[in-house]
Amino acid sequence: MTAAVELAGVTKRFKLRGRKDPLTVLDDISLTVPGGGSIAIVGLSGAGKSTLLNALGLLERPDEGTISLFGRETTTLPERERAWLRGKTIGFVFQQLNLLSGRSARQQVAVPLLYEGGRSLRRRYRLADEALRRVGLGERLHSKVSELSGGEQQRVAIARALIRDPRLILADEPTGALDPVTAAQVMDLLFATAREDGRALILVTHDHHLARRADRLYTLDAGRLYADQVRTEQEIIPLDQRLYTGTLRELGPRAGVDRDFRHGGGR
Ligand SMILES: Nc1ncnc2c1ncn2[C@@H]1O[C@H](COP(=O)(O)OP(=O)(O)OP(=O)(O)O)[C@@H](O)[C@H]1O
Repeated sequence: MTAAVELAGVTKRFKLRGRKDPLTVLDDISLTVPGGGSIAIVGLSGAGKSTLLNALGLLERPDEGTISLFGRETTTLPERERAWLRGKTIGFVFQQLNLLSGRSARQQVAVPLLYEGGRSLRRRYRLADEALRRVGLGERLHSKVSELSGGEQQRVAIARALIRDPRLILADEPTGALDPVTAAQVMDLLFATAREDGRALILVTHDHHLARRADRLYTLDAGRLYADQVRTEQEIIPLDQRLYTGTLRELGPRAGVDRDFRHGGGR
């Protein structure tokens, strides 16, 4: 079966002012996410998480390597085709919500449908209303963004990301502004959506409890992606003994990374 997402040898460098050598932000990253799957990526600030999401979202081209989405290699496509594929395939839930404060929730959520054409305004609003109900905002269809709380605005952004039925959802701290109960409901929705029809969810978060809900966990550290090996170990070694095994001691702790998420170097 074709993978939803397949990265091979993805490398991204940035030129820094006043520095001769470029900074390697993504370093030879390979990754496969099967259809219906979800992965979470954790990592310290500056590890390259946003850069990786931007590459996956076809917002930036890598310097080396390939990125295939649902069997289609994207790095060599002309910009116009990348933009078309992005709009058709990817739903973004990013930290910056980019909502227009003068518009109502319904108008915001309907915006991505404008670029598709072919639907009447009534039908667009009907879909927007449905998406808003799914994130628990059925009572606030006509509220302006400026009248909504931070968490409600975040849910508007999620409804907008889902309205075109994206096959790939890229989420960066999607529940950062939500209380635990609403956060759990929103994540239920995102994970359930990912499981439908071979879609996929890639989640970047600092919240390790949330990260644990994904099928697989990766840590990005200085541009390199490490598969979570603790999970595999958990199956073999009881929790209370894990810290005493030679393998894990060899791996060593990583500053700032939750103990349960220590990982090995296998990529
Ligand atoms: N356009 C750019 N030009 C130069 N350097 C950049 C550029 N974009 C990102 N970087 C650098 O790349 C590194 C990784 O940045 P990135 O935003 O991907 O990290 P991150 O893991 O998302 O961090 P955070 O959790 O703080 O958002 C940082 O050192 C950053 O300064």
